Amino acid sequence: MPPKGNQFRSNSFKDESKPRQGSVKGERERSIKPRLDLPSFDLQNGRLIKIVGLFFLILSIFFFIAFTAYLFTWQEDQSYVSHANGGWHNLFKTQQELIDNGVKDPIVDNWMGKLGALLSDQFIYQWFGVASYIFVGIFVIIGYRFLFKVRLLSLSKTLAYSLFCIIFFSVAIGFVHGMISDYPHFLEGEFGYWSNRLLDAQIGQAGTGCLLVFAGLTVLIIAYNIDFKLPERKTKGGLMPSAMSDGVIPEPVDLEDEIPSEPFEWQKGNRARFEPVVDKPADTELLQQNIINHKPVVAADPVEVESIVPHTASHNTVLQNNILHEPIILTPEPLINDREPAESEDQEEIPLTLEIEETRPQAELPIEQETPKTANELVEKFGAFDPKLDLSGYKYPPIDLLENYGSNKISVDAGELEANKNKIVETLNHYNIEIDKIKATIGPTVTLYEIIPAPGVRISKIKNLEDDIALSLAALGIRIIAPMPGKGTIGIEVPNQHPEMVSMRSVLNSEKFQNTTMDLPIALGKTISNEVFIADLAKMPHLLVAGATGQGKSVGINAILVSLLYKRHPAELKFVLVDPKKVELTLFRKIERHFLAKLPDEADAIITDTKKVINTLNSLCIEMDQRYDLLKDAQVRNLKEYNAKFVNRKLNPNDGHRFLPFIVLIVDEFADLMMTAGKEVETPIARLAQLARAIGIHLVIATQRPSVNIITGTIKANFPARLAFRVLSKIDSRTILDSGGADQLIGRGDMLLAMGSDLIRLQCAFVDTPEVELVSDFIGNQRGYSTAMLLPEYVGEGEASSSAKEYDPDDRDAMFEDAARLIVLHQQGSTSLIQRKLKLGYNRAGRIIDQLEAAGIVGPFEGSKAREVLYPDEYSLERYLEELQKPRD
Ligand SMILES: Nc1ncnc2c1ncn2[C@@H]1O[C@H](COP(=O)(O)OP(=O)(O)OP(=O)(O)O)[C@@H](O)[C@H]1O
Repeated sequence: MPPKGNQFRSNSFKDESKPRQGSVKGERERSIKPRLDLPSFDLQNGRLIKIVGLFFLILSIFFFIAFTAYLFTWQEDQSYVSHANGGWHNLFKTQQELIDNGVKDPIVDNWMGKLGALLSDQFIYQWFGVASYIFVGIFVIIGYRFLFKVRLLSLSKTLAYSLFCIIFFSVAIGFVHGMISDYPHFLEGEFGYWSNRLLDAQIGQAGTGCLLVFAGLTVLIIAYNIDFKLPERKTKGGLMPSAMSDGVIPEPVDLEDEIPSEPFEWQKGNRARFEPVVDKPADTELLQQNIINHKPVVAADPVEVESIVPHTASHNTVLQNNILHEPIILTPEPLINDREPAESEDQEEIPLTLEIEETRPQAELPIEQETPKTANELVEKFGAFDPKLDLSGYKYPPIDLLENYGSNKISVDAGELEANKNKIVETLNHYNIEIDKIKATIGPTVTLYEIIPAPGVRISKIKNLEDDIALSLAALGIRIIAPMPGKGTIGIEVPNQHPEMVSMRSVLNSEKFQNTTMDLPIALGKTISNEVFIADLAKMPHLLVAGATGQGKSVGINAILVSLLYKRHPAELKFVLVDPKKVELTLFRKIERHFLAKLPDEADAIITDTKKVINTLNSLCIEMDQRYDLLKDAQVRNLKEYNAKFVNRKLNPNDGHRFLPFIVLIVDEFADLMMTAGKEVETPIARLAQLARAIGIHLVIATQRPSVNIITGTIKANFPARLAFRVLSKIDSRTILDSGGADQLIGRGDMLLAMGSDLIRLQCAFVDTPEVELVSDFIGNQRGYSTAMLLPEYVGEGEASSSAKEYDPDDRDAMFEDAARLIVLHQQGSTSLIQRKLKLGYNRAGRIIDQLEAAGIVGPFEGSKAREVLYPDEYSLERYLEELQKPRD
């Protein structure tokens, strides 16, 4: 984490991280008077760096011209630059002096004069030959970086590779040139020439050639990990590059710097005036000037911070580290595609068995030993199971698909800040409320003023002044938090006159998001102190989103979806999208074959029809029950443990075990569903919300109308995490958050997140529709699965009764009797039981259970519960089966 700090604060107020120095009072008084400074040579504030940058750029131009001129004029300049005639000593000698010293024809034709001629001779002839041009490139990169603060290439890598290239090319050119000439030449320089001479004497010419090839290829391997696969040997499906196990995006990206804004304070000074708490005279002066000039003060400018605040040395190191985020290189690992285990085993075993049976039957023992039995042996033999192998070439969307809105800096007018502070203090004074200290933290949309009231002031008194303060500040959306939980202060949130947009790009590109280890990280936006806020949906474990129309709800849902798409592989995550409004989530249709789940036989993966929503929700309940069965079977408690066991090949896919991806159900307009389907929707949602957390099904439910008949007690009780955008009334705010506040938000993505007892104000990250479209296009255009993930089939009540056909002995499945015995033995009428124990597909097991129902062995379908078994023991069942077999009259 970069140390907190921002320019506004460091320019103006106290830096808490440092001890106060000297007499603050004296400095403060001095700072009150605006000073007319004469221009001074101030090399701080990044000026020196800019000058150094400019110097390097000019130097690169100088070198380039001098080097190029040298290629044409080296012969003419020879007598001037030659060592024998003085070399560098000639730089400050006049032509006459040189002639007097016996130098013949001491003219200089180089376009960059004497210095150009001497430098070129030094670099090109005496040192590295034409490879010296690489120095020009190095100077450009350094200069560009310092001057424009744009990183063309990583500095340390550039230097390392450049030095290698200079030496390598000088020696390599010398090697080639040495074959036709026996004198040093400016092509390779004296370094290249003499190195070859030396190597030639030690390892011979062929040895030098081998050494050069080795050095060149070694660097190529280090830099690009080039592969030396023979073209005709194709890798099998199983031998794919291993995907990242922790879900880290394997794209090298430049991380954005996240600079949280820090509070700055005013303290009660002389004559009861509130003065900024400062510790440096320069800070105070700057503040005063800013205030007088009403200059906008930039709160989070990484560049300015660099040069002003001494402690930012470490800060910049952190940023630099971020920037130098190394690309992660995927190396091929011999992982076997789990879809083809039989094939790979066959390939190894069949020829061996044949050989043994015919010639050495007694050799069976070693063969048996070779057959992997335990999970460890399987893992040793095939490697851990990798669910991502099916789409091993899948590329995570790059960050460039997203736009950068705004400047990512917070600019608040110092005048606005001071005026707001004064108005707050005045209003409180007006009601005889004394305060000791006031502190401001600037966020993207609001500034939080924290006040410490004088001892004895009743908090409720301040709380009641909400409207009065709003009136005095003439602003909407003032929120008073009294007291601030865990802080011992009272917070007053005042909207900024110029709110800053938080772009999704800046949030996803932050170090926090890139390095997160959360299972389902959702980047919601930035907090009031300008810190990136990321929550783990897997821990929430469900999220209720509410907000009046047009306040940023859809953008919020898109932000959730996009953050998950940037962090998870299609094998690890599936979405079930419910969009009764029919237009909000259509953009995600393109990722159907990668990230969506749907009912079998359903044409569209995005569900817009209420009836289908009910079926899907019940189907998710069935999936939940099946997952619980699998977990029980595997003797684990949650999805993570289950998947870990499966990946380590401790669970047999033939017993119905499979890798379980997270499923996130997103309902964009819940009110609409509740209006049309009521209990039919509420019951499965409540069931899922109660039980689904352990098996990786998470719900995000959004509504425009946060009224009590939509967000019922049952729903509310099961959604501990709630996100409120601006709502229209306090009652709505209470319904969603159990407290007021959402009615005082300012809209446009301003939101409150309630998690347990915490209430956090956030500015939602903004992601526009074209960006979402680009992201889904990028994913959709890649190779996907053959279809969306299929959820278990669900037959609705009406459909079930209509399908309660007559029992037809001729149409009976071959496994009918086995299934009947199994069900009676377990006294559990469940399709998944038949599926697992008899190793049947879901559809066939479903058909059998329908036949068992028709034959009167199990009862009718009961939603997500198992059917009733109508025969109490095997004896009665056998008798009944015999009856059934008797030919009918
Ligand atoms: N995080 C944000 N930052 C800046 N502006 C935003 C943000 N979120 C929303 N807005 C602005 O508010 C407008 C409405 O947002 P959005 O469509 O998400 O509202 P909504 O609550 O979903 O409305 P509806 O319920 O009618 O669909 C957007 O077009 C955008 O201009």
